Amino acid sequence: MHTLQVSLGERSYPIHIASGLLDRADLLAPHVKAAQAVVVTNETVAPLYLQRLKNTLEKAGVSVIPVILPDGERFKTWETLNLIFDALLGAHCERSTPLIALGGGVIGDMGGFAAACYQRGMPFIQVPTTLLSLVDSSVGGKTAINHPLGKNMIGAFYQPRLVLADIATLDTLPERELRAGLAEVIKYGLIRDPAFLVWLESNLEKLLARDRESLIYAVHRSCANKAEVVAADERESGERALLNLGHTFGHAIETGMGYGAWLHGEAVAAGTMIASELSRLLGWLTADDVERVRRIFSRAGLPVVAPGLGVARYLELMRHDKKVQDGRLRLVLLRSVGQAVLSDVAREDQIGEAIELMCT
Ligand SMILES: NC(=O)c1ccc[n+]([C@@H]2O[C@H](COP(=O)([O-])OP(=O)(O)OC[C@H]3O[C@@H](n4cnc5c(N)ncnc54)[C@H](O)[C@@H]3O)[C@@H](O)[C@H]2O)c1
Ligand SMILES: O=C(O)C(=O)C[C@@H](O)[C@H](O)[C@H](O)COP(=O)(O)O
Ligand SMILES: [Zn+2]
Repeated sequence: MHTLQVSLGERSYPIHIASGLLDRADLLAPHVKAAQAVVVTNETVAPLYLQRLKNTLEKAGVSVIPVILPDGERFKTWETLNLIFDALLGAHCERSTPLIALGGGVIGDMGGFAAACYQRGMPFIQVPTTLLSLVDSSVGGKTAINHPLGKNMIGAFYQPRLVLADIATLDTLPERELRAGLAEVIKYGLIRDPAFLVWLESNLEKLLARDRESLIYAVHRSCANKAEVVAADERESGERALLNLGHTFGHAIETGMGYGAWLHGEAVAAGTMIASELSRLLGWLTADDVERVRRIFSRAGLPVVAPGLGVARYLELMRHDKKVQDGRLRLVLLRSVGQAVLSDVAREDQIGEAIELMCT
């Protein structure tokens, strides 16, 4: 087993990474100091992994209150959040009752937001089961729901007490979801870890074939990158914004196309292509660099062309981005492949040109 630490003073927490962790009562028990725990999951994940987690918790003397939500990005809403609150109140959960999110990023983001809000904060544990949630969303404490006008618009920073990353859950993950998770893995290489990008270029086929050791390495290195960034800038006043590469365009795609039409990772891949093209227009990347970015996403089976929403619509959606400051767009761009920057230097006509060049 590999263990990383997210260093945030008294709110520091471990990320355990290995196969078979769902059965490890010894790892869960120290963080579940209560007679009951809530497990928030969804209709797809529950039949696969809820019973196993329940058995493990029961072994540790903890009884489980399951909350099973409808599955999908389109349910990352106020209405679904309220279903969690209804269940917590219905079961007389206390402030000290731990809430465990078992599932992908949608469950983690909503479970975490519910944990942050219920009685102003209950202990929260992440048990991610998609590649995307293993490498990104379970770490760092961003929790949120969507609004019809923008992604993750209502939320809170709320750190988990533990991340239990059981790689074996990837055995049942659909192919398209595995590929979507790779978008965030590739992101770490592009923004701050060029050696990891080179490793990914050599090992992508092994990851797609779900080679266990390669997956563990990719999850570990991704989480190590994220943990370092989050420890340095928990609330995104600087460096953390770099984790948003491709997201200003990507979130516009997700909102503009209707939540769920494009997977988050797919939208991030296409959004990163626009950001790369814009970086080229600014003279920072060469055409060969952009081709290198295109090639890795394309080999991962991710979209490298964005949907043609029209430049005006992209810009309208992008104005809701959380990095907007004094009404000005700030975008994560690439100074070079492996080094991202947050910048407001791009003019609107250049942004529009990059969108047009990268859209269908
Ligand atoms: N908080 C953060 O830092 C952060 C980071 C990245 C993404 N996100 C958010 O995460 C969400 C995307 O997460 P995601 O890609 O995990 O999508 P998801 O949560 O929708 O899960 C993808 C699909 O896989 C299913 N699934 C989950 N685990 C499975 C398993 N082991 N076997 C079979 N099926 C399984 C789910 O039911 C769902 O249908 C987006 O809402 C995005 O905004 C948040
Ligand atoms: O953890 C972060 O910080 C990220 O930006 C990670 C992103 O991959 C993730 O999609 C995040 O939810 C986006 O955050 P937002 O603040 O743009 O909603
Ligand atoms: Zn993301």
